[in-house]
Amino acid sequence: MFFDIFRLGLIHAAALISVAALTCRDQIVLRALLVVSTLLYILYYFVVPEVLLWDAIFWTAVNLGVNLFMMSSLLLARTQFRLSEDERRLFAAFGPLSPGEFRALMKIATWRRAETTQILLREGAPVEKVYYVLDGTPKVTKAGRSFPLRPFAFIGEIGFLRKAPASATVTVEPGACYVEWPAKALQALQLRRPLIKVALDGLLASDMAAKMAAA
Ligand SMILES: Nc1ncnc2c1ncn2[C@@H]1O[C@@H]2COP(=O)(O)O[C@H]2[C@H]1O
Repeated sequence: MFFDIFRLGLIHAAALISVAALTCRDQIVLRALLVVSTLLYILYYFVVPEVLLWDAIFWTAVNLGVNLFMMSSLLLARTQFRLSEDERRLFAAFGPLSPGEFRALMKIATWRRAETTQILLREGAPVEKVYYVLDGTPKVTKAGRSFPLRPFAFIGEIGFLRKAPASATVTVEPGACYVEWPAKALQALQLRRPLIKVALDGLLASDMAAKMAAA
């Protein structure tokens, strides 16, 4: 009797768990629930039908394998997150980005420490790179007027967002630490990873708001 109820309940439990999984936002929880549901389906295929449904068992097992693989790479991405001191400061400044998104941004970034005065952008020239200055005081020169900027600021974000030439010339002094991204690679990454675009748009917007507030 109990075994019969258990057998008949299996498919409903499996289906309910997979429906519950679809309501989860967290990928790990969602996938973990799908693993449980898939295991229940496999158990169902073994204990309920009179004839073993090998095709169904095979594809459910494939489903389980792919899900387990994706889950372990997600877990790896969340746990194996070793950062240098400078990367840690940048990650803290890029609050809304997940570790995986931050790593994707770092893959196309180059870290620089200025040894001489560096011109990052020239007024009126195309914005081919976007910068984020961590240490040092960038100097902005616009229509003959110069003013310093606080560190922890993007440089070139206006031209990048508007696809327009640089609105000012920006230099950094020796010792400045900054990160640079080729604008084209950044655009391509945003196309591939829409969530990175959303997070980056938010970062650029709050950076511009901070600059306006300080002006
Ligand atoms: N008034 C301003 N205040 C702060 N930063 C500025 C100002 N004008 C220009 N910049 C920065 O200088 C950069 C020049 O290139 P962009 O116009 O792409 O982006 C600009 C900003 O990053």
